[in-house]
Amino acid sequence: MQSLTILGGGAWGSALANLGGKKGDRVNLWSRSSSFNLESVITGADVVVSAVSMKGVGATVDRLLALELSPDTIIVTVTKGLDPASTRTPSQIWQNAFPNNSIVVLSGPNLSEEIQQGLPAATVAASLDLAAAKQVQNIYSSDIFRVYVNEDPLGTELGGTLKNVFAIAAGVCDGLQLGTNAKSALLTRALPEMIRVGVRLGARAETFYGLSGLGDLLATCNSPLSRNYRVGFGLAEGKSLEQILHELQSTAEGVNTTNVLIDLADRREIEIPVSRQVYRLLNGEITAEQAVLSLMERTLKPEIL
Ligand SMILES: NC(=O)c1ccc[n+]([C@@H]2O[C@H](COP(=O)([O-])OP(=O)(O)OC[C@H]3O[C@@H](n4cnc5c(N)ncnc54)[C@H](O)[C@@H]3O)[C@@H](O)[C@H]2O)c1
Ligand SMILES: O=P(O)(O)OC[C@H](O)CO
Repeated sequence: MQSLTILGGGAWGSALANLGGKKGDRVNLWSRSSSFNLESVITGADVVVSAVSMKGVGATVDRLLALELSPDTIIVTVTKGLDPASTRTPSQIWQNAFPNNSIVVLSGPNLSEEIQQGLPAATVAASLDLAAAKQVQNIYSSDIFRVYVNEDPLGTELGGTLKNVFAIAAGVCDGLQLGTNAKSALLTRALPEMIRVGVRLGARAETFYGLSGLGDLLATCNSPLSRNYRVGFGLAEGKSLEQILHELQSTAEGVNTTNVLIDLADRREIEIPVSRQVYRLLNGEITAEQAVLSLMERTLKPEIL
């Protein structure tokens, strides 16, 4: 029996606590509002899963740094975001803070509401330490959750993070009722845009064709269960971003990710036409209709994949 501690009691942290208990492992779910202290569930934990939103990663890392985390404890990160100050991914932040611990990224097409209903899903546990990824694979695999492993944590993490930007665009596409052809074109062009960014940041291109890239892109861009999709849909309906986020009462990481991505792409001169229109829309520079027109009227070019 292993001891598993989940940090963050939101939608995904709660689902991961349920999934983690399926094999009889001891599971502790800790959140800021927990009555017990963090130290009591960190001491002796085999695996600590960080399931906080991007804005909570820094504070969570600091909390753990103040405790004596064993170097044998595997840290799993499931956050799909980018740090606005450093543009770093959550796994990079965790690895920097805990250089002696194995860091595993768990990411895939995993809408928490479906998983809480017991519907089948698959995901990826990725780490530079393959043994640690396999340990997480064994803990989480069940008859409703199939876990694959790979050795590209950055690519796995960036797939889950970048697809949120395109989920906003997909919500716009459906909200404006642009049709199946347009949606197909959008998702197909999104993938090379994700790969372009990922490869420049050091990820492997092929990782983006897997569950954590294309898989999560398809799930999130086609489901009203996705909060990022709902942001785009609401914008197409003419709602303000403030109103949409107020109604969501939950995390839509794509908003922050879009802003950080633009900053990163500007500095590194990466071409990200779809993300740029999402950025302009989110920041009130253009309407949803103008965003579509800007993409349709771009300079004609070969189809570069
Ligand atoms: N919900 C899903 O379907 C899903 C699936 C896969 C990955 N994710 C990712 O997991 C992360 C969490 O998503 P969620 O759906 O659980 O969001 P949520 O809004 O339901 O919960 C966010 C959690 O983060 C915690 N948090 C925020 N700031 C904190 C801080 N300063 N200190 C401690 N805790 C803090 C909150 O208390 C809450 O428990 C996001 O990055 C999301 O992209 C979500
Ligand atoms: O609700 P979203 O848009 O944060 O999407 C949840 C997951 O990332 C889907 O894999």
